[in-house]
Amino acid sequence: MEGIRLLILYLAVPSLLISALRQFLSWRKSTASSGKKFPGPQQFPVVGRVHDLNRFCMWKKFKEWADIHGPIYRTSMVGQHFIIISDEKIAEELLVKRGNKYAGRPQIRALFDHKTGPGYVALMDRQEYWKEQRKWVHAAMADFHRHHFYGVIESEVRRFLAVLLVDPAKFHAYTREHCGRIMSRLAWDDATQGKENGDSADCTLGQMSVSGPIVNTMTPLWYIPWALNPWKKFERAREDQQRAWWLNSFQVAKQRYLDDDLPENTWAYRYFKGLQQQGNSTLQQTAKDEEFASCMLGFQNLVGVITIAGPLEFFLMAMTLNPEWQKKAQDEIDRVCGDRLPTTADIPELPTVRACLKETLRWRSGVPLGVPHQCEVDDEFRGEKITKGTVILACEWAMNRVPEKYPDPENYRPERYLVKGWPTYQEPLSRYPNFREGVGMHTFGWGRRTCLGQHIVDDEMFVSGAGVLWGFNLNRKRCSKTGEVIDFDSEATNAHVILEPLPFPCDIQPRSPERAAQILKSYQDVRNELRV
Ligand code: HEM
Repeated sequence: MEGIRLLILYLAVPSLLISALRQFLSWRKSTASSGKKFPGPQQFPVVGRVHDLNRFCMWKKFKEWADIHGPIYRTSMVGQHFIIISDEKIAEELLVKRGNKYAGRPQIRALFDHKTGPGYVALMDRQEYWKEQRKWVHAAMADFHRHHFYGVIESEVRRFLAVLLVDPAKFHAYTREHCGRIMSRLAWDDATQGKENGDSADCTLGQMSVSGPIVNTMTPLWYIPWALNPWKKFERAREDQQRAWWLNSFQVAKQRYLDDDLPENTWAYRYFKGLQQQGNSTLQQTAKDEEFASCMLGFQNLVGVITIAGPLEFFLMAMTLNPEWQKKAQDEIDRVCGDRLPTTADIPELPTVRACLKETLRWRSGVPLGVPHQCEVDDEFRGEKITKGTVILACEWAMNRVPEKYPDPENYRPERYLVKGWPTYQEPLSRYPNFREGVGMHTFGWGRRTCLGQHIVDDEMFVSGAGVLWGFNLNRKRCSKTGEVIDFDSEATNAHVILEPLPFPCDIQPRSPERAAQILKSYQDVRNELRV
C-alpha cells in the first residue's frame, strides 16, 4: 500500500511542478499588470490565498472578507481567479445586465466533460445541449406549476406524515426520501426510486463540491495515469451507474407510454407526447437522442431532491428552535384548515407559514456560495479588467446577511416579511412572501442561469412544511437521564455545494391522538395510488 502511495506521489510530482510554475508565471503577470481597482485579501505566490480558507465552510470566510474588502473583491486559488460579490445590485449589473458574458460554468475537476454535456444542465457551458434542455425543462415546469403538480405533492405529504408518525427519529432520512419520491414520480412515475434518488444526488453533490474529492482543489492530481488514479476510477463508475439508471428508467417509461400505462402527470409523458406531435409516432430514437433525453429527465429528477430536502430539514430545525413561531404558524393553519391537511389552495391564506419558510432559506442558505458563473470573454467592469475564465461567485451567505436589507441577520425573524417597516415587507400578504417572485430572489441565482425549480420549491416547501406543522409539535430533545435540553450546532452541515444540515436532536410528537389518527387515515386514503 505504502509503495502504491509513493508511486502515485512520484507520478504526480511532474504535473504538480509544471502547474506550480504556470501559476507562478500567472501570478507574476497579474501582479505586474497593476491598475486593479477591486480590493481583496493578500495573495501569495503560486497558491494565491488558500491557507485560511476552510473548504468545509468557505462561505463564512467569503463573508468575513466582504466585511473587510467590500461588496466586490478579488481573490485567487492555485491559479484560478475569483471575483466575490455580496451585493445584489452589483451581482445584477454583472450577471444579469452583462449576462451574455458571464454565464459559463467553471470546470469541476472531479467530473468528466460536464461543460459539454449532456448529463447535468446546471453544469454545462452555454452550448446547444444546454439551450435545448433548459428550454424544455422551463416549459415543463411552468406547465406543471399551473396544475400545482397535479396533486402529487399533496399525496406524497400524506405518506411523509405517516412515516414520521411511525418513526420520527428518522426524520432526516425520511425528508430526503420524501423529496426524492416526489421528483421520481414527476419524472417517470416511479416513487420507489425516492431513496436511491436521494443517495445518488448526495453522491453527485459530493463530487461537485470543494469539500469533496481532493482533486477539486489539488487539480494536478487528476492527471495521474488512469491505472493509479482512484478519483477517475470512482467517477467513471459513479457516472456510468447513474447514466444506466436514467436510461433504464427512460426506456421503461417509454414502453409504458406505448402501452398506454404512463400517467399524464409525468415529465416523461410530456416528452413522449411531444415526440409524437413532431411526427415520431413509434418513438424510435438513436442511442444519442435517448441519452440526451434520459439525462434531461434524469437530472431534473435528481436536482430537485437535496435542494428542497435541505431547506425543509432546516425548516424543522427553525421551528424546533423558535417555538413561538411554530405556535403562530400552527394557529394560522388551524384557523384556516381545521381538521384537514393544508394544500396549495391554502397558500394565500397562510402568510405566516410562508414567512417562516422564506426566512428559513435566508437564515440557513441552501446554496451558500451560489453556483459559480464563469466569465466567457475578456471584459472590463467599473474600470477593472476581468479576464475570460475568471469565476464569479455571488455569495448567497453574505447576501443574506446585508444588514440594510436584512436587519438582525443572524437571527430567525419571519416578521421581516409580515410587518410593515421591515425592508423586505411586501404587500399583499395573500401573495408575498413566496419563493417565485418578490424580494430575495437572489437565492435562485442570476440572469441566464437562474434556477429552473422555483415553482416547485414554492409548492413543495409549503405543502410539506405546513403539513408537518398541522400534524406535529417539534421540540428540543432532552437527555433521558438529566432532563437537560440537548444542544446542537445549527450550522453543522454536509458542507456540499447544496447544504443539508447534519441530523440534529429533535422531538417530533403528534399534536394529539386525534391528529395521529387523521394522519393515518389520510395516508390510507391515498395508499393505493402511491407506490410504497
Ligand atoms: C430551495 C431550493 C433551491 C434553491 C435555493 C436553488 C438555487 C439554485 C441556484 C442558486 C442555481 C444557480 C443559478 C445561477 O447559476 O445563477 C440553481 C440552478 C438550477 N436549479 Fe435550482 N434551486 C433550488 C431548487 C431547485 C429544484 C427543485 C429544481 C428542479 C426540480 C432546480 C433546478 C435547477 C436547475 C436545472 C438549475 C440550472 C440552471 C442552469 O444552469 O441553466 N432547482 N438553483
